[in-house]
Amino acid sequence: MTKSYHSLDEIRTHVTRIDNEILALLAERRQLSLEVAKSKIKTTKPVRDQEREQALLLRLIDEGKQHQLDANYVTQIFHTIIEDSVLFQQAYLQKLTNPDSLQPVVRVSFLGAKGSYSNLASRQYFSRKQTKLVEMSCSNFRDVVNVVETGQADYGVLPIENTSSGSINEVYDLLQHTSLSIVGEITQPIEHCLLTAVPTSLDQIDTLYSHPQPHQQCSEYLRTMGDIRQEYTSSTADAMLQVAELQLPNVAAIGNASSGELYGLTPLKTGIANQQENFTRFIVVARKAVDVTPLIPAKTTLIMSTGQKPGSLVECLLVLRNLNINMAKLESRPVIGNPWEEMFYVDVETNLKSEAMQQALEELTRLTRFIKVLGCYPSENVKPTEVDYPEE
Ligand SMILES: C=C(O[C@@H]1C=C(C(=O)O)C=C[C@H]1O)C(=O)O
Repeated sequence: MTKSYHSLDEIRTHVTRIDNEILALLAERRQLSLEVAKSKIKTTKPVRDQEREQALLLRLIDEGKQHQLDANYVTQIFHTIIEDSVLFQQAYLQKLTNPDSLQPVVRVSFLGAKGSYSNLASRQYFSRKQTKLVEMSCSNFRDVVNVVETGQADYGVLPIENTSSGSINEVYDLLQHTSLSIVGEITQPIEHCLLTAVPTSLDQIDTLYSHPQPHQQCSEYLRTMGDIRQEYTSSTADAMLQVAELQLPNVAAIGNASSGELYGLTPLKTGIANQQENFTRFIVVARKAVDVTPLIPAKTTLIMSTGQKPGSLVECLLVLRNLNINMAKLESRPVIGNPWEEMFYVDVETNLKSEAMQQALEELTRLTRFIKVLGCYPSENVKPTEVDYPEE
């Protein structure tokens, strides 16, 4: 039933009250999911229960209909709520499993200044970990790793692959030689825009500041802009900073709209990436490896070199298949100094401590010339549970 109101202010007061109630209820629901996590420890049930999610979503879609809320709207909202609940439980369980891994204040290193994609990913990753961040900007990936190795930072956040431009080779090469372990991952949507410092129009832009990665991810749109001078920068944040300093109508930067705001830039054109769905996966590295509780999905990353015997990689992959270990990614990189030799990076969706993985490692050690576990970490990709709801 709708009430009648007298003024816009009065209506907004009620909207504010409702919004506050929604937030309070979300916080209460989140707290309950902690209780759920505690009960799952006792019963050793996995955190994720997609059957329960299916039932819950179907019931809510039905309930939503009684209030004239359409099924898509209800599903979208609850996918977000469930994702938060799963990640919140995971973070809680990981804290119990690794009691001294997260201090109240952590120092995190990443590429680029304030507002870089790596900076946004760091904030997102630590947002559920209830810890305060001290941010350390670095001007290259080597330094991001170095400052963690030397103890100046506790964690480093590095992009490892992007859905349009593929693997980030420099980061893979750094992983070959570091003593650090991968302790986490986070996938971030990347929304590239053309950003400018002063009001202007597309036909006036003749110079573009950008890091090479986003440039590559927007190649199709940039081709339509014709002859443009490209200035490469060491990070996206640096591109935005330079354009902000220039204050010229003919220069633009490629960057994220919300980061652009930090530099006083506004989007001239949004959604310029080759792929509509543009995501970057970041890894989080630290000096000490972590354990992953068996109640949550884990990933393990290995590097190995197999020598040049024909079929030796296939033999290694068969070990994984025979043990029912799902491979999420396989990447190869040349070994510096040994021409034609390859180092393979393998991500598997299995906990390092599991029996299958321990057996796989035993067999792989026999088959390879070199093998190293780069880390085992929680998989933070909560794929939404799909529901088939009856059409009207
Ligand atoms: C809260 C739970 O854990 C997870 C989160 C759910 C939720 O937020 O509703 C539902 C099922 C689980 O995937 C639960 O099992 O009830």
